[in-house]
Amino acid sequence: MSGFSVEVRDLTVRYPAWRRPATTALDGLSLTLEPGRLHGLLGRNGSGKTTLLSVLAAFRRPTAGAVLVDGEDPWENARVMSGVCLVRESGDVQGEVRLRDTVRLLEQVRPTFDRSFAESLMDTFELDPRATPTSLSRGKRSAFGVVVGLASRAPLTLLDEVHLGMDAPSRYAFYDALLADYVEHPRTVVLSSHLIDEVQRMLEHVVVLDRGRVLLADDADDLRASGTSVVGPDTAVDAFVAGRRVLSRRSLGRTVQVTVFGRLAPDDVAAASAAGLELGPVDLQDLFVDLTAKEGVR
Ligand SMILES: Nc1ncnc2c1ncn2[C@@H]1O[C@H](COP(=O)(O)OP(=O)(O)OP(=O)(O)O)[C@@H](O)[C@H]1O
Repeated sequence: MSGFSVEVRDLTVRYPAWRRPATTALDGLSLTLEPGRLHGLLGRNGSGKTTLLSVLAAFRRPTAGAVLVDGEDPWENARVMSGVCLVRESGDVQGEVRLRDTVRLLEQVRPTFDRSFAESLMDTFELDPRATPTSLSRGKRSAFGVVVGLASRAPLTLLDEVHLGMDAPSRYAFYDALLADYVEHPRTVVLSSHLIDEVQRMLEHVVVLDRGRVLLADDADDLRASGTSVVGPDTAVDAFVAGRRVLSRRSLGRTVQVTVFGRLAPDDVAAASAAGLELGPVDLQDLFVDLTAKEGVR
Protein backbone atom coordinates (compact mmCIF):
# COMPACT_ATOMS: atom_id res chain seq x y z
CA MET A 1 0.00 0.00 0.00
CA SER A 2 1.41 3.42 -0.95
CA GLY A 3 1.38 6.34 1.40
CA PHE A 4 2.26 6.94 5.04
CA SER A 5 0.21 5.59 7.91
CA VAL A 6 -0.72 7.79 10.86
CA GLU A 7 -1.05 6.68 14.45
CA VAL A 8 -2.12 9.21 17.08
CA ARG A 9 -2.21 8.22 20.75
CA ASP A 10 -3.67 10.32 23.61
CA LEU A 11 -2.70 13.55 21.86
CA THR A 12 -3.21 16.74 23.83
CA VAL A 13 -2.35 20.24 22.60
CA ARG A 14 -2.91 23.34 24.71
CA TYR A 15 -2.54 26.97 23.58
CA PRO A 16 -0.57 28.84 24.65
CA ALA A 17 1.38 26.85 27.17
CA TRP A 18 2.04 29.95 29.34
CA ARG A 19 -1.52 31.28 29.67
CA ARG A 20 -3.79 30.05 32.47
CA PRO A 21 -6.27 28.72 31.74
CA ALA A 22 -4.91 27.55 28.38
CA THR A 23 -7.21 26.50 25.51
CA THR A 24 -7.26 22.74 25.10
CA ALA A 25 -7.36 22.32 21.32
CA LEU A 26 -6.83 18.54 21.34
CA ASP A 27 -7.88 16.58 24.38
CA GLY A 28 -6.36 13.08 24.59
CA LEU A 29 -7.21 12.30 20.97
CA SER A 30 -6.44 8.84 19.53
CA LEU A 31 -6.78 7.97 15.86
CA THR A 32 -5.47 5.64 13.17
CA LEU A 33 -5.33 6.65 9.51
CA GLU A 34 -4.65 3.76 7.17
CA PRO A 35 -2.17 4.38 4.37
CA GLY A 36 -3.28 4.90 0.77
CA ARG A 37 -6.75 6.20 1.52
CA LEU A 38 -8.59 9.47 1.11
CA HIS A 39 -9.63 10.58 4.58
CA GLY A 40 -12.05 13.40 5.30
CA LEU A 41 -11.39 15.43 8.44
CA LEU A 42 -14.61 17.15 9.48
CA GLY A 43 -15.59 19.16 12.49
CA ARG A 44 -17.17 22.42 13.49
CA ASN A 45 -15.15 25.61 13.83
CA GLY A 46 -12.59 25.28 16.59
CA SER A 47 -12.90 21.49 16.89
CA GLY A 48 -9.13 21.03 16.44
CA LYS A 49 -8.67 20.08 12.77
CA THR A 50 -5.89 22.55 11.98
CA THR A 51 -4.13 21.77 15.24
CA LEU A 52 -4.16 18.04 14.50
CA LEU A 53 -2.83 18.53 10.97
CA SER A 54 -0.13 20.90 12.29
CA VAL A 55 1.09 18.23 14.70
CA LEU A 56 1.12 15.57 11.96
CA ALA A 57 3.23 17.91 9.81
CA ALA A 58 5.53 18.68 12.77
CA PHE A 59 4.60 22.38 12.62
CA ARG A 60 3.65 22.10 16.28
CA ARG A 61 4.74 19.93 19.17
CA PRO A 62 2.19 18.05 21.27
CA THR A 63 1.70 19.08 24.89
CA ALA A 64 1.26 15.36 25.67
CA GLY A 65 0.76 12.09 23.80
CA ALA A 66 2.41 10.60 20.76
CA VAL A 67 2.17 10.78 16.98
CA LEU A 68 3.70 8.27 14.56
CA VAL A 69 3.84 9.03 10.84
CA ASP A 70 4.99 6.08 8.75
CA GLY A 71 5.96 4.46 12.06
CA GLU A 72 8.16 7.30 13.36
CA ASP A 73 7.86 10.50 15.37
CA PRO A 74 7.75 13.25 12.69
CA TRP A 75 9.36 15.90 14.95
CA GLU A 76 12.74 16.95 13.45
CA ASN A 77 12.64 13.77 11.36
CA ALA A 78 14.02 14.60 7.90
CA ARG A 79 12.98 11.31 6.27
CA VAL A 80 9.38 11.56 7.41
CA MET A 81 9.08 15.29 6.78
CA SER A 82 10.27 14.99 3.18
CA GLY A 83 7.18 12.82 2.65
CA VAL A 84 4.65 15.08 4.39
CA CYS A 85 3.03 18.09 2.74
CA LEU A 86 0.62 20.32 4.66
CA VAL A 87 -1.14 23.07 2.76
CA ARG A 88 -3.44 25.42 4.64
CA GLU A 89 -6.00 27.82 3.23
CA SER A 90 -3.36 30.55 3.04
CA GLY A 91 -1.47 28.40 0.53
CA ASP A 92 1.61 28.18 2.78
CA VAL A 93 3.94 29.68 0.20
CA GLN A 94 6.26 32.70 0.19
CA GLY A 95 4.25 35.77 -0.74
CA GLU A 96 6.91 37.62 -2.74
CA VAL A 97 8.34 34.69 -4.71
CA ARG A 98 7.08 34.16 -8.26
CA LEU A 99 4.93 31.06 -8.67
CA ARG A 100 7.33 29.54 -11.22
CA ASP A 101 10.27 30.00 -8.81
CA THR A 102 8.35 28.35 -5.96
CA VAL A 103 7.60 25.44 -8.29
CA ARG A 104 11.30 25.15 -9.27
CA LEU A 105 12.35 25.25 -5.63
CA LEU A 106 9.81 22.59 -4.65
CA GLU A 107 11.06 20.36 -7.44
CA GLN A 108 14.51 20.48 -5.85
CA VAL A 109 13.50 19.95 -2.21
CA ARG A 110 10.60 17.51 -2.54
CA PRO A 111 11.56 14.09 -3.92
CA THR A 112 8.06 13.32 -5.25
CA PHE A 113 7.24 16.79 -6.67
CA ASP A 114 6.09 16.68 -10.32
CA ARG A 115 6.85 20.00 -12.03
CA SER A 116 5.00 19.29 -15.27
CA PHE A 117 1.90 18.31 -13.28
CA ALA A 118 2.24 21.59 -11.34
CA GLU A 119 2.47 23.52 -14.62
CA SER A 120 -0.59 21.81 -16.07
CA LEU A 121 -2.55 22.54 -12.87
CA MET A 122 -1.47 26.19 -13.06
CA ASP A 123 -2.89 26.21 -16.59
CA THR A 124 -6.15 24.68 -15.32
CA PHE A 125 -6.50 27.35 -12.63
CA GLU A 126 -5.30 30.13 -14.99
CA LEU A 127 -2.40 31.08 -12.76
CA ASP A 128 0.29 33.25 -14.33
CA PRO A 129 3.67 31.65 -13.44
CA ARG A 130 5.24 35.14 -13.31
CA ALA A 131 2.82 36.36 -10.61
CA THR A 132 3.61 36.37 -6.89
CA PRO A 133 1.10 35.06 -4.32
CA THR A 134 0.68 38.53 -2.76
CA SER A 135 -0.51 39.89 -6.12
CA LEU A 136 -3.17 37.19 -6.48
CA SER A 137 -6.81 37.23 -5.37
CA ARG A 138 -7.70 35.05 -2.37
CA GLY A 139 -9.20 32.36 -4.61
CA LYS A 140 -6.17 32.28 -6.93
CA ARG A 141 -3.84 32.09 -3.91
CA SER A 142 -5.84 29.11 -2.66
CA ALA A 143 -5.61 27.56 -6.14
CA PHE A 144 -1.82 27.84 -5.98
CA GLY A 145 -1.93 26.08 -2.60
CA VAL A 146 -3.85 23.29 -4.33
CA VAL A 147 -1.18 23.15 -7.07
CA VAL A 148 1.55 22.75 -4.42
CA GLY A 149 -0.43 20.18 -2.43
CA LEU A 150 -1.29 17.99 -5.42
CA ALA A 151 1.96 18.25 -7.38
CA SER A 152 3.97 17.39 -4.24
CA ARG A 153 2.46 13.89 -4.42
CA ALA A 154 3.61 13.53 -0.82
CA PRO A 155 2.99 10.10 0.76
CA LEU A 156 1.08 12.05 3.43
CA THR A 157 -0.76 14.96 1.84
CA LEU A 158 -2.64 17.17 4.30
CA LEU A 159 -5.04 19.67 2.71
CA ASP A 160 -6.55 21.99 5.30
CA GLU A 161 -9.50 23.89 3.81
CA VAL A 162 -7.29 24.60 0.79
CA HIS A 163 -10.23 25.19 -1.50
CA LEU A 164 -12.20 27.61 0.72
CA GLY A 165 -11.55 30.79 -1.22
CA MET A 166 -11.98 29.18 -4.64
CA ASP A 167 -15.09 29.66 -6.78
CA ALA A 168 -17.28 26.67 -7.67
CA PRO A 169 -15.74 25.86 -11.11
CA SER A 170 -12.24 25.97 -9.60
CA ARG A 171 -13.28 23.79 -6.65
CA TYR A 172 -14.74 21.18 -8.98
CA ALA A 173 -11.59 21.30 -11.11
CA PHE A 174 -9.65 20.66 -7.88
CA TYR A 175 -11.83 17.67 -6.92
CA ASP A 176 -11.44 16.19 -10.43
CA ALA A 177 -7.66 16.70 -10.39
CA LEU A 178 -7.30 15.26 -6.89
CA LEU A 179 -9.32 12.15 -7.69
CA ALA A 180 -7.66 11.47 -11.04
CA ASP A 181 -4.15 11.92 -9.64
CA TYR A 182 -4.94 9.95 -6.47
CA VAL A 183 -6.09 6.98 -8.56
CA GLU A 184 -2.88 7.09 -10.61
CA HIS A 185 -0.57 7.83 -7.68
CA PRO A 186 -2.16 6.40 -4.53
CA ARG A 187 -1.07 8.10 -1.32
CA THR A 188 -2.54 9.04 2.04
CA VAL A 189 -4.61 12.18 1.70
CA VAL A 190 -6.34 14.02 4.55
CA LEU A 191 -8.81 16.60 3.33
CA SER A 192 -10.29 18.95 5.89
CA SER A 193 -13.39 20.73 4.67
CA HIS A 194 -16.62 22.42 5.65
CA LEU A 195 -18.03 21.75 2.18
CA ILE A 196 -19.18 18.24 3.07
CA ASP A 197 -21.82 18.15 0.35
CA GLU A 198 -19.18 18.70 -2.30
CA VAL A 199 -16.40 16.44 -1.01
CA GLN A 200 -18.36 13.53 0.46
CA ARG A 201 -18.36 11.41 -2.70
CA MET A 202 -14.56 11.33 -2.79
CA LEU A 203 -14.02 10.26 0.80
CA GLU A 204 -13.17 6.68 1.72
CA HIS A 205 -12.85 7.25 5.46
CA VAL A 206 -14.34 9.99 7.59
CA VAL A 207 -13.13 11.41 10.90
CA VAL A 208 -15.31 13.87 12.79
CA LEU A 209 -13.70 15.93 15.56
CA ASP A 210 -15.60 17.62 18.32
CA ARG A 211 -13.98 19.73 21.03
CA GLY A 212 -10.56 18.18 20.47
CA ARG A 213 -11.73 14.58 20.49
CA VAL A 214 -12.75 12.04 17.86
CA LEU A 215 -16.53 11.95 17.73
CA LEU A 216 -16.60 9.39 14.93
CA ALA A 217 -14.10 7.60 12.65
CA ASP A 218 -15.54 5.19 10.13
CA ASP A 219 -15.49 4.06 6.53
CA ALA A 220 -17.55 6.44 4.40
CA ASP A 221 -19.55 3.57 2.89
CA ASP A 222 -20.48 2.28 6.36
CA LEU A 223 -21.56 5.78 7.35
CA ARG A 224 -23.65 6.17 4.21
CA ALA A 225 -25.32 2.86 5.06
CA SER A 226 -25.99 3.99 8.64
CA GLY A 227 -29.08 5.89 7.54
CA THR A 228 -31.50 6.21 4.66
CA SER A 229 -32.93 9.02 2.63
CA VAL A 230 -36.63 8.55 1.87
CA VAL A 231 -38.22 10.54 -0.96
CA GLY A 232 -41.86 10.66 -1.96
CA PRO A 233 -45.24 12.30 -1.35
CA ASP A 234 -45.31 14.02 2.07
CA THR A 235 -48.08 11.95 3.70
CA ALA A 236 -46.54 8.62 2.61
CA VAL A 237 -43.04 9.66 3.73
CA ASP A 238 -44.26 10.99 7.08
CA ALA A 239 -46.18 7.78 7.75
CA PHE A 240 -43.11 5.70 6.87
CA VAL A 241 -40.65 7.65 9.07
CA ALA A 242 -42.97 7.94 12.08
CA GLY A 243 -41.16 6.64 15.17
CA ARG A 244 -37.73 6.76 13.52
CA ARG A 245 -34.89 9.17 14.31
CA VAL A 246 -35.13 11.91 11.68
CA LEU A 247 -31.88 13.66 10.75
CA SER A 248 -33.27 16.13 8.22
CA ARG A 249 -36.39 17.02 6.27
CA ARG A 250 -36.58 18.99 3.03
CA SER A 251 -39.68 19.65 1.01
CA LEU A 252 -40.39 20.75 -2.52
CA GLY A 253 -44.12 21.28 -2.81
CA ARG A 254 -45.79 18.01 -1.77
CA THR A 255 -42.63 15.98 -2.31
CA VAL A 256 -40.34 15.57 0.71
CA GLN A 257 -36.95 14.06 1.37
CA VAL A 258 -36.46 12.82 4.92
CA THR A 259 -33.22 11.31 6.19
CA VAL A 260 -33.58 8.77 8.98
CA PHE A 261 -30.87 7.21 11.13
CA GLY A 262 -30.45 3.43 11.32
CA ARG A 263 -30.49 0.57 8.81
CA LEU A 264 -33.83 -0.54 7.37
CA ALA A 265 -34.99 -4.14 7.74
CA PRO A 266 -35.93 -5.98 4.48
CA ASP A 267 -39.61 -5.65 5.46
CA ASP A 268 -39.23 -1.87 5.73
CA VAL A 269 -37.59 -1.72 2.30
CA ALA A 270 -40.47 -3.73 0.81
CA ALA A 271 -43.04 -1.49 2.56
CA ALA A 272 -41.32 1.63 1.22
CA SER A 273 -41.33 0.24 -2.29
CA ALA A 274 -45.03 -0.70 -2.00
CA ALA A 275 -45.77 2.87 -0.88
CA GLY A 276 -43.95 4.25 -3.92
CA LEU A 277 -41.10 5.72 -1.89
CA GLU A 278 -37.57 6.08 -3.19
CA LEU A 279 -34.76 5.02 -0.83
CA GLY A 280 -31.13 6.17 -1.00
CA PRO A 281 -27.96 6.39 1.12
CA VAL A 282 -27.72 8.93 3.93
CA ASP A 283 -26.19 12.27 3.13
CA LEU A 284 -22.97 12.69 5.16
CA GLN A 285 -23.77 16.36 5.65
CA ASP A 286 -27.05 15.47 7.41
CA LEU A 287 -25.25 12.96 9.59
CA PHE A 288 -22.54 15.49 10.45
CA VAL A 289 -25.00 18.26 11.35
CA ASP A 290 -27.04 15.92 13.51
CA LEU A 291 -24.04 14.48 15.34
CA THR A 292 -22.23 17.73 15.96
CA ALA A 293 -25.34 19.75 16.81
CA LYS A 294 -26.22 17.28 19.55
CA GLU A 295 -22.73 16.82 20.90
CA GLY A 296 -21.12 20.05 19.94
CA VAL A 297 -23.30 23.03 20.83
CA ARG A 298 -21.42 25.00 23.44
N1 LIG B 1 -2.41 29.90 18.08
C1 LIG B 1 -3.43 29.69 18.91
N2 LIG B 1 -3.46 30.28 20.14
C2 LIG B 1 -4.47 30.08 21.00
N3 LIG B 1 -5.54 29.28 20.73
C3 LIG B 1 -5.57 28.66 19.52
C4 LIG B 1 -4.53 28.83 18.55
N4 LIG B 1 -4.84 28.10 17.47
C5 LIG B 1 -6.01 27.49 17.72
N5 LIG B 1 -6.45 27.83 18.96
C6 LIG B 1 -7.67 27.33 19.59
O1 LIG B 1 -7.65 25.91 19.56
C7 LIG B 1 -8.94 25.39 19.24
C8 LIG B 1 -8.84 24.53 17.98
O2 LIG B 1 -8.53 25.37 16.90
P1 LIG B 1 -8.24 24.81 15.42
O3 LIG B 1 -7.80 25.96 14.59
O4 LIG B 1 -7.34 23.63 15.51
O5 LIG B 1 -9.71 24.32 15.00
P2 LIG B 1 -10.32 24.03 13.56
O6 LIG B 1 -11.20 22.82 13.72
O7 LIG B 1 -9.26 23.96 12.53
O8 LIG B 1 -11.23 25.30 13.34
P3 LIG B 1 -11.77 26.01 11.96
O9 LIG B 1 -12.70 25.03 11.31
O10 LIG B 1 -12.50 27.21 12.47
O11 LIG B 1 -10.56 26.34 11.12
C9 LIG B 1 -9.88 26.58 19.13
O12 LIG B 1 -10.50 26.78 20.37
C10 LIG B 1 -8.93 27.72 18.83
O13 LIG B 1 -9.46 28.94 19.31
